[in-house]
Amino acid sequence: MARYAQVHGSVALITLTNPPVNALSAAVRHGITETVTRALRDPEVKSVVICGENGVFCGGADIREFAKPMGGPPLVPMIAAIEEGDKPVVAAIEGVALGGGLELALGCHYRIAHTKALVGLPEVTLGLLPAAGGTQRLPRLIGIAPALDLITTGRHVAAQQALKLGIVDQVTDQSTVDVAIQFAKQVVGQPLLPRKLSTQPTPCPPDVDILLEEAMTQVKRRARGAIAPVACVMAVRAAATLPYRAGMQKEQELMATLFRSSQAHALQYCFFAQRAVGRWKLSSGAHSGNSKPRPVSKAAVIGLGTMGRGITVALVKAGIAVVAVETSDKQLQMGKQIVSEMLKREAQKRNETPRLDLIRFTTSMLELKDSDLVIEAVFEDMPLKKQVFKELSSVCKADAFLCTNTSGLDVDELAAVTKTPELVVGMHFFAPAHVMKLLEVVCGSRSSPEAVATAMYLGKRLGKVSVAVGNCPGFVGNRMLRPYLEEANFLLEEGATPELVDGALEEFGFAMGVFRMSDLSGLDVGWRIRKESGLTGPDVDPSDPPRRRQGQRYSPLPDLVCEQGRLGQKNGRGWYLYDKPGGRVATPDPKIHQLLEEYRLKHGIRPRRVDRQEVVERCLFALINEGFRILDDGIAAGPEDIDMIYVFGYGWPRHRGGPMFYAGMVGLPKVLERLEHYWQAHPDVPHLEPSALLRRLVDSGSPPIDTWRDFLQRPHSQL
Ligand SMILES: CC(C)(COP(=O)(O)OP(=O)(O)OC[C@H]1O[C@@H](n2cnc3c(N)ncnc32)[C@H](O)[C@@H]1OP(=O)(O)O)[C@@H](O)C(=O)NCCC(=O)NCCSC(=O)C[C@@H](O)CCCCCCCCCCCCC(=O)O
Repeated sequence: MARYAQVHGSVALITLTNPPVNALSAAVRHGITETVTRALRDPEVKSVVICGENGVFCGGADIREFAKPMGGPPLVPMIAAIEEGDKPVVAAIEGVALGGGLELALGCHYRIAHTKALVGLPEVTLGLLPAAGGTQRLPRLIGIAPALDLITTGRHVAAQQALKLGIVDQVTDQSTVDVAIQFAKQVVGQPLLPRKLSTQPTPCPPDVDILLEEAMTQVKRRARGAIAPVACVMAVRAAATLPYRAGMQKEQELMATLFRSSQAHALQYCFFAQRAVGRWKLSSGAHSGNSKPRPVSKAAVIGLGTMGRGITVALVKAGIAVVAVETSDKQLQMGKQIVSEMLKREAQKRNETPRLDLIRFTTSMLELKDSDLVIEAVFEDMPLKKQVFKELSSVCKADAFLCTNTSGLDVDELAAVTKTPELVVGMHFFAPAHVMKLLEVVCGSRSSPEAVATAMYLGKRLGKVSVAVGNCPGFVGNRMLRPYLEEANFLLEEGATPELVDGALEEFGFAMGVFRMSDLSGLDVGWRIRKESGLTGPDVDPSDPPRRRQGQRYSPLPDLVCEQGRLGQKNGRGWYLYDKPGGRVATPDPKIHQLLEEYRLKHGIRPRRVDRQEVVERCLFALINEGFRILDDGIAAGPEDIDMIYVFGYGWPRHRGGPMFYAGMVGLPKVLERLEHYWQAHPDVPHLEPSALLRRLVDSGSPPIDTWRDFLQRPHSQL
């Protein structure tokens, strides 16, 4: 797992060999320990170069090992032995040096990086901290402030910036290993002590205490309950205030707490789940391994509303030419202006020139004739979408993929009006589409493997996490959102306030509670959908009692709020009052409290005290319960798919792993027991009835999440 060679007579070349990223598995650690000892002992060897096979230095500790009992040589003494040696050791960094990989390089006396290399300490994103000396050596090398930034954010740094920061000594666009070998020969005989970071003092500015306090306040605000960033600041504080040995002791203590925490498990689960969802599989047997995407060099977007504009920007940012279509000149000009501004802002952020030349704005559908893939993003209205799809089917080339950005309408119904239903697939983006990482790829019953593969691959090109889902109302994300929203409304009826519900959800870790989120999205969106489905407005069955619709409990509260002209953040009034129309500062509104009181009085509801635990359980367990139904219905392939949809599309706190992972952490018997309890109290709320899959899993002894797929009964899988 580490190859040894003697090159140029006196240089020992040690190559890590553990593809694809040369993670520091037990075998690699063993190999490094052995080869370094050999090099240090061999009198012919005057200096050492450490590099990684296949153009990758090292992706860090082997994350898969964290779930098992740890064996093999530990990293800390292994790195100390390199640093303490009396021969210069040079790290030749190609590809990445991340986490333990960078810590290994920091234990070397010199670092040479390729221009395209990336370095960083991303442990915090896995719920950990750099515990192989990274929190103690990096501040000694580059100072407290930049080290805090890198360690608490986990961000990757490009080679040139690493050079500026002082992380690497030289950047080259030649063969890094060759340059490192020459370098290693030149530095033989130079004093090594100043290059041994553990022996150096940490450069501290006079206001270091204030700096550390500010960093702590900032991470606590940003972290929303995540413990690793807080521990990272504490470890860097130790580098600033304690000698190296005591700092290392602190690093190890903090790591021990993090290592076994549920947050670390959740974040590491997310790391692998994010990669696993790319490996999609359909019930037909088609999967990512046997279905090739077709290249998309020219795309088209129909409709330049909020979604269409974001999608256009996302495509252009990925270097794809776009034909952007609107119905009228006025709409087109407005869309053009906004898209151009968005692209300029995006380009400015990256110091690039905006690629406006990639877009052709037009009102003529005839210009779509050579597009490889079209994304329809018109108003969420089935007759209108059908009309668009009919037209697309006649103007586009015969093999063009026809995609819809619907957030929940029937993809098969749209496919049915085209001549090529096998080329129709859903691409459900999330607003703002050029920013949000999630893409639900909706597989219709007739979508071909090639269409699914192309949409999934296009999502990847756009920098999205693409998740293949089945076709049902609301697909995965929005279908699960419905019980969540309904429970929040029921809690208001029963005695809660919007701020109490939101407070509980934000404390759980959501960036925004359900009512603030609804205000942000616009309350009229749901209102229109409810009107169209006969839940409110003139089509309501007059025999329905006021708080029942279609045989179930229904809360008309959101309709009443809209009827008062409160449409959310955009007009400055929704569930909250805002500083101005479009403003972001939300304050509780006494008028909403009054509305709630009058409503309860009118309907004879005696308000009761609702606590935060009930909010979390009712809203989240209802959502999770729907997740179990989705799994059994074959709308999502596995729990990881649901979890990634919620983490990347709905602000579920990543350190809680996603709703299905969270259910496993809480304990499935507990989730079942609470749902039973609430369902008994509210028998007219079907989404509280525990799902069959949840019961089966509990009956089977609550197996771990990675085996849930074995318990699915899917006679009618939609995937
Ligand atoms: C490296 C990447 C940037 C590459 O990206 P790319 O897009 O090219 O490829 P993929 O991301 O698709 O990856 C390909 C493939 O490789 C797998 N993989 C990647 N990295 C790792 C890894 N580090 N370990 C294992 N596997 C990895 C990936 O899963 C893919 O395979 P798959 O089958 O899933 O498709 C990118 O991959 C990336 O960003 N990787 C992660 C980089 C990272 O986060 N590194 C940090 C790792 S953590 C670390 O290094 C910790 C160290 O600080 C030191 C730790 C010391 C440990 C001591 C433990 C003591 C505990 C004491 C407490 C005991 C208490 C008690 O007693 O209980």
